[in-house]
Amino acid sequence: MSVLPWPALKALASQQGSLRQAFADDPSRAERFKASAMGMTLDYSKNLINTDNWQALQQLAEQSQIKPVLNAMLAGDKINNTEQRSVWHMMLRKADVDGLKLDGEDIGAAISNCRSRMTALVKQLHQQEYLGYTGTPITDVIWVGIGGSLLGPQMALEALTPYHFSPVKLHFAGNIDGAVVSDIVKKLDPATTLVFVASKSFGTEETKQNALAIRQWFKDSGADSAAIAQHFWATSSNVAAAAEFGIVEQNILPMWDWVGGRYSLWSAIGFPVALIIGSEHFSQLLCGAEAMDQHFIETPFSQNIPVILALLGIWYINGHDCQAQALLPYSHYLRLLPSYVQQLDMESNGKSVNVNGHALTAATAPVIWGDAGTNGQHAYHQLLHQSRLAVPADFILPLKPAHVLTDHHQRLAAHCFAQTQALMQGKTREEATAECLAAGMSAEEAAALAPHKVSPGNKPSNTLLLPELSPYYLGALIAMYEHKVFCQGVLWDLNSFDQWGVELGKQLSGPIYQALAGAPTDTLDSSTQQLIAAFLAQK
Ligand SMILES: O=P(O)(O)OC[C@H]1O[C@](O)(CO)[C@@H](O)[C@@H]1O
Repeated sequence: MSVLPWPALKALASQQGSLRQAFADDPSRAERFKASAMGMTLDYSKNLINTDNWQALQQLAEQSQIKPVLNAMLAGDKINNTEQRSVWHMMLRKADVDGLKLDGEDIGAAISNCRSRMTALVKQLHQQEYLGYTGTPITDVIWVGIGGSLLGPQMALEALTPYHFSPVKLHFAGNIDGAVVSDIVKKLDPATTLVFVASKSFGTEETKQNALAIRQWFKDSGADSAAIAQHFWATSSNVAAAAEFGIVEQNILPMWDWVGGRYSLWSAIGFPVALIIGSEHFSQLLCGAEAMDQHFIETPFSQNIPVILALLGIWYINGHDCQAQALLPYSHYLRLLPSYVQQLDMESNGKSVNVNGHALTAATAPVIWGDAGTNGQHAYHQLLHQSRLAVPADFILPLKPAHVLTDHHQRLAAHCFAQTQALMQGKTREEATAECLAAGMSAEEAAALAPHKVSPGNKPSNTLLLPELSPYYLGALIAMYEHKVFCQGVLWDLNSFDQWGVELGKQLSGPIYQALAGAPTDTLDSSTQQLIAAFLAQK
């Protein structure tokens, strides 16, 4: 049961003073509200907190179920209660999996075996020893998947661009928009293309449709079923469905029901990452995530980065009614991180009933959005600075650049820090007026312009500094957000590991698909009928 007294949290939030004043009054504020782990630093001093309310929030965490539920998760209890599943994605990044057992099954051996098979396949492809049906080496891999079966490798590969070295090229096919597959196959030759169908359920329409289209492309080029079997791989927990599709068993890498799609980057879903940056670097990604797991499991809550982030999120969502959360990586390579965390956070905690199915009275997951800095500064930061909305923001900066343009990096960092400073301190009417007068305006002109230049300040932000954007720190960063989401799910008393809400749209699309092929529409609402009629009219 949730221990959070929501009205008390709101009452506490309403007593908040000015952040600018808090910094002026306390020179040690930055030091007091700082946490570090593995060389990463979280400066959370520019948040709407003071000693008293932060202590109250800490107490909430201490009295919450975070520890017991974490222990239950680690013990393999079926904390995903609506699907009766354990939640063991953390085991996938353990360096030492020897003896790991779940429900009597040797999970350690299964994980090791999967890792060895991934490494062997990566090696074969790198050394151009994997030959296609005409005897020529594979040059391209198409990764077919969607949601958790695609976002992780796609984001990680963007993030780790400087580590790319594979001779094999990779192409992601996710969206059911036919443009995606059409554009990919246009550039490729089936004889040198390997296809990976990544679907935990092997029942996702988008993935099946794209895989079928690619299989047809093979057939059209003259490939027979033996040739197709040689070119198709899968990663799935539904081996029967993958086999029925025509994928031979030795080409199926396992997925387990104890890994949720959005937590699966650490499994064979990470294969594209291993392929493009190499198995060693993929291991480093796992290593960084495992180090963050240790930090999360062992560190007292007052210094525990995921717990701190979770509490701040709760503070804004439930105390201050802020439903949005910006994620602003000051790193071009991390530009897909907001989309990745969108699924992680919003699919996990976007719920309105608790673990027992009772209605929740408090708002839950934030609406996550964002993009790479500094691009956003020339787009939506105006709203962050001056609108009436308060949008807490996470600023993320890798300290060491992955390029030699050091002056660029210094300017990027300056903008990152300046944004957090501007959000925090704002600009007063007096400062704005003085600025106008200093620019040579008359008193009258200054009085007219000054109100437009005022920024209220008091807008909260976190700044997370990574030593560098390496596989290790990327792993740690992703695991950090996973654990933040976990803690918030526990604090809201909901199941972060199911996603029943996405089912309704899937169910309804079946009959509509039939209607778009001419089936009667009279049982549908008038808006949907009208949309279908418009579609049929252009056919
Ligand atoms: O790997 P699968 O089973 O194809 O599922 C893909 C995605 O679809 C969802 O079930 C719902 O959109 C996600 O949770 C999941 O990551």
